[in-house]
Amino acid sequence: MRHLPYFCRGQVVHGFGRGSKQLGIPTANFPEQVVDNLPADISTGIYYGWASVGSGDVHKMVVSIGWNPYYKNTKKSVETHIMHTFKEDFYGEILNVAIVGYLRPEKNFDSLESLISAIQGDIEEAKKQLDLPEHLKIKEDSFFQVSKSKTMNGH
Ligand SMILES: Cc1cc2nc3c(=O)[nH]c(=O)nc-3n(C[C@H](O)[C@H](O)[C@H](O)COP(=O)(O)O)c2cc1C
Ligand SMILES: Nc1ncnc2c1ncn2[C@@H]1O[C@H](COP(=O)(O)OP(=O)(O)O)[C@@H](O)[C@H]1O
Ligand SMILES: [Mg+2]
Repeated sequence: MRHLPYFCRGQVVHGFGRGSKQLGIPTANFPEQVVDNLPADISTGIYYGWASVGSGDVHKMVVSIGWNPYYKNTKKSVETHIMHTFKEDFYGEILNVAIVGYLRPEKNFDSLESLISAIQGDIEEAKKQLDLPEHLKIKEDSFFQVSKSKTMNGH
């Protein structure tokens, strides 16, 4: 994909509260401006990459871009699940994201269980992919070191 890696940051906003409550997989949602500023040819789907909160450590992540067909959302969302256990929620903080690779298109599922196991499969696949040297090097990108008050691709 022409636009990868794609770097962006934005303040974490509230979604529908389904990620952690229904799925056991919290997703930090980006505000509308970040969603609207994605390059038009980044297709919807599930991606993997790196993420940090504020000036914190960089962790592996998976990100879902689209309309969540299982829930039939009418607004496009960009939601990041970080493979790290945080002590508390971080609504309102700046989430820094490097989208590195594509996994699959968004799908509908006939049960919540199948959605959850698909997401767990994505997480395992992302962990493996991100250990490749070409992906590991993006973790060290200066994007994650610069002042975290700066915004990119959406203010
Ligand atoms: C790795 C990953 C893959 C996902 N794949 C799908 C999918 O294929 N279809 C779908 O409807 N939603 C998918 N989702 C989105 C979940 O439905 C969504 O995160 C959940 O509805 C939480 O929404 P909320 O943040 O508004 O609470 C995925 C989320 C993640 C993190
Ligand atoms: N590992 C994590 N990855 C993403 N968000 C997390 C994580 N741990 C805690 N959170 C918190 O959980 C929130 C997302 O939970 P979620 O159920 O998806 O609610 P919402 O619908 O408001 O996005 C994030 O905004 C963040 O504050
Ligand atoms: Mg969420």
